[in-house]
Amino acid sequence: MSQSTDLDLVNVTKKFGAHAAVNDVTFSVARGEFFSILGPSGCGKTTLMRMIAGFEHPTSGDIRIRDKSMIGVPANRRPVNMVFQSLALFPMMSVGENVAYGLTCRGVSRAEADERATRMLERVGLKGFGERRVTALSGGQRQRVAIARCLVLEPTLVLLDEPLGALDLKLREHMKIELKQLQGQFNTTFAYITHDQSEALVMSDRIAVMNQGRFEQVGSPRELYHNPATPFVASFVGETNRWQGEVASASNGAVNVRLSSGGTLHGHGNASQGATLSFVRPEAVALAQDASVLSSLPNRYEGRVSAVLFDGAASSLLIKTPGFDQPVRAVLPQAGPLAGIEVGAAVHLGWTAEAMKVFAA
Ligand SMILES: Nc1ncnc2c1ncn2[C@@H]1O[C@H](COP(=O)(O)OP(=O)(O)OP(=O)(O)O)[C@@H](O)[C@H]1O
Repeated sequence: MSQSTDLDLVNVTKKFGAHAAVNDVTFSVARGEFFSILGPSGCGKTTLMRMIAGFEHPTSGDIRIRDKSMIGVPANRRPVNMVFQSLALFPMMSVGENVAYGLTCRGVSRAEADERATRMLERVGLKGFGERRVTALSGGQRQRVAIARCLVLEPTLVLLDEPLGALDLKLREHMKIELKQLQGQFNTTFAYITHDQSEALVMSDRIAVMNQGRFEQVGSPRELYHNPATPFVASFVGETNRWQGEVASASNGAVNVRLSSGGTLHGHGNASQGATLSFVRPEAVALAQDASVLSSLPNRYEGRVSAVLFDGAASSLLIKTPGFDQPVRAVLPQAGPLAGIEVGAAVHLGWTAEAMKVFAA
């Protein structure tokens, strides 16, 4: 626990009966950091967040904010504010009243609360919206009101529980960028929970990947994406190919894998014997019309395109490849002769050993 952390959880466990919803979780969030907790439904994210906010109490462990234990401190005495998916704005109040409400509850005079609310609305790009009803705002504007209402109280820590979950896809994409920019501008510490890996990757300084009550890995988006520590992280963060197989031979981290469907693969990882899971990102799969282009790659195959999944810059190909029970997914080239490749076309494919992570299954 250093002076520059805003939040420290130390061996926090929460049991409901015999079930540990949160199981021995330890982490620190630095001042000004955007920290996300990413995991599938039911992994314990909300329970963790509710304990930080003070709505739920740990069975064991400590929660510290700016080095002060929060055990026994009621929710309304914690320097924490929460933004919920539902936003929980007051529909009968104007935008300005919504933002000023928390301040007047704390005994700030009406005039000062109004002035601070007005300034805060300007900072979140809602200048002149103070008199409007919240029901007369777009989804994105409501989102910003919820953030303004939270930030006006100058909390040490802002907790966000899937705040973009109710927005449509286009607006969610936009709000990701906007939230990240707001957080940077206010330099407030954000702890954000989501099951959406793209949200976490785009916005976070660091991400904790949570599974069945535990943290599997904590790292920057790049670390998690390029160096996943577990098969769960490799599968959950980003698109990936995944094949089951067995170690054929291994030495010094280099692993040769035999797939149950016959193919042989060369990768890197901690597996030394027995069953394996192998992962390769679609963008690491090199494609060529001519096999000689790929001759330097240890993993080289020939396959046939079984599907073109067109999605602009995120387009991909599924390539049915002898020896693999699942088609190989590769990024559709954006230019060159393969950009127009169609279903049924033959193609050569390959990847480096470094691009393939092999885990013991
Ligand atoms: N009050 C409770 N009593 C009993 N079990 C609970 C309670 N709250 C949560 N759980 C259980 O604890 C586990 C974690 O739940 P939690 O809501 O924290 O997950 P989550 O990751 O936030 O999921 P979601 O994304 O679906 O909200 C689940 O198995 C859930 O059923």
